[in-house]
Amino acid sequence: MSPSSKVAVFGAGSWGTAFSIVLADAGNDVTIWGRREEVCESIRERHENPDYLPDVKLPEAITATHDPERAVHDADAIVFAVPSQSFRENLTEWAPVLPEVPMISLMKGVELGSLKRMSEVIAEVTGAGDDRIAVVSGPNLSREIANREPAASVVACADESVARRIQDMCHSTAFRPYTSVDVLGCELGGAYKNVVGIAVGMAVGLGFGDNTTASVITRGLAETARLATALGANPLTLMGLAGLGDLVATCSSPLSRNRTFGEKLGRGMTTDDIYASTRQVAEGAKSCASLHALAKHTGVDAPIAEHVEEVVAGRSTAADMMQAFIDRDTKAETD
Ligand SMILES: NC(=O)C1=CN([C@@H]2O[C@H](COP(=O)(O)OP(=O)(O)OC[C@H]3O[C@@H](n4cnc5c(N)ncnc54)[C@H](OP(=O)(O)O)[C@@H]3O)[C@@H](O)[C@H]2O)C=CC1
Ligand SMILES: O=C(CO)COP(=O)(O)O
Repeated sequence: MSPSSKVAVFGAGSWGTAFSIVLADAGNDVTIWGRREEVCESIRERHENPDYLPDVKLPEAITATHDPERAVHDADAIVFAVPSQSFRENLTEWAPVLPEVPMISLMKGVELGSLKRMSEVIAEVTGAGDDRIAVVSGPNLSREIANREPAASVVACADESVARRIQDMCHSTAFRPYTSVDVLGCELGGAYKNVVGIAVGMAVGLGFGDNTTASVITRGLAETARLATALGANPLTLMGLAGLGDLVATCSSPLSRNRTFGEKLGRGMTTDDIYASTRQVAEGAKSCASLHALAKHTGVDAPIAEHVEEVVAGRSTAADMMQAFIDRDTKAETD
């Protein structure tokens, strides 16, 4: 893809819109598909998306439509940025009009029930080969990206030449993408950091300081790497931008919806109250259960995913979770 491609972005939320800015800054024409016509009209007519990125002026090269067929007209690549748990249903609707071009997932979740990663859902629903399915994942909080603050990320595709073409497509003055062929490692890094972000948020909500959060972050990385490598990921991916990088951004930033979700749990709010307080997705609140199930299925110990699931489900409290982490049987750090 030359840096003047036409790209369809499905999802007019925070990340779909911010990544569209990256694509436009890199010289592409972007058409966003949004599920609400009023959001599309605002993007198209006023170049703004006040529900998700207030005070950000969108480039002229971005337009929007509610019609999936118009969104993909002449598209050289398709990007998906909607919540993971409803993605299969969305994609099933869109599939009949999608052209045979590379499809890029920006989503960071694992499907409940099937325990599939989003690239696997794309493969199942569209029948596309792995040379047409890519992911972009890294420390990319949407508000900072929309402000053009410098950041790096990873474009992963089993076919390295396709990853390189997508890399060219999204390399802007503020956004630096690296390539990888480790789709699984990037996706699990992205999904798991949300769960660890919730655990860290709970520690913050309980009033604990940096020793506690650093301990949870580090054990979170160990847990992520344990599962991902058992499933075939390159361990170095977890040390990179889509692993450690994204984990640090999410767990340190008050902008993170997952960390905020955990903070509210730590302060004693219930999951239902938290859902009622925001329209934005905190993927870890669902993926804690799917990642815990995936770990169990793989025979991997996953205490953070397990305890976060318990607290989110209301069967335990944030304080009980922190105590349970300390009380676990002692062991060697690298076990
Ligand atoms: N925000 C970020 O910083 C980053 C997010 N991501 C990942 O990107 C994905 C999308 O997140 P993000 O954009 O932040 O989410 P937001 O909550 O900001 O936006 C979600 C978007 O999806 C739409 N949507 C919600 N439910 C459905 C549905 N059932 N069917 C179709 N569309 C729906 C929303 O539409 P409506 O407005 O009508 O509700 C909205 O346009 C997630 O997997 C997230 O983990 C990855 C990197 C960074
Ligand atoms: O994935 C993200 C940053 O890379 C966004 O994190 P949150 O979904 O927790 O806001």
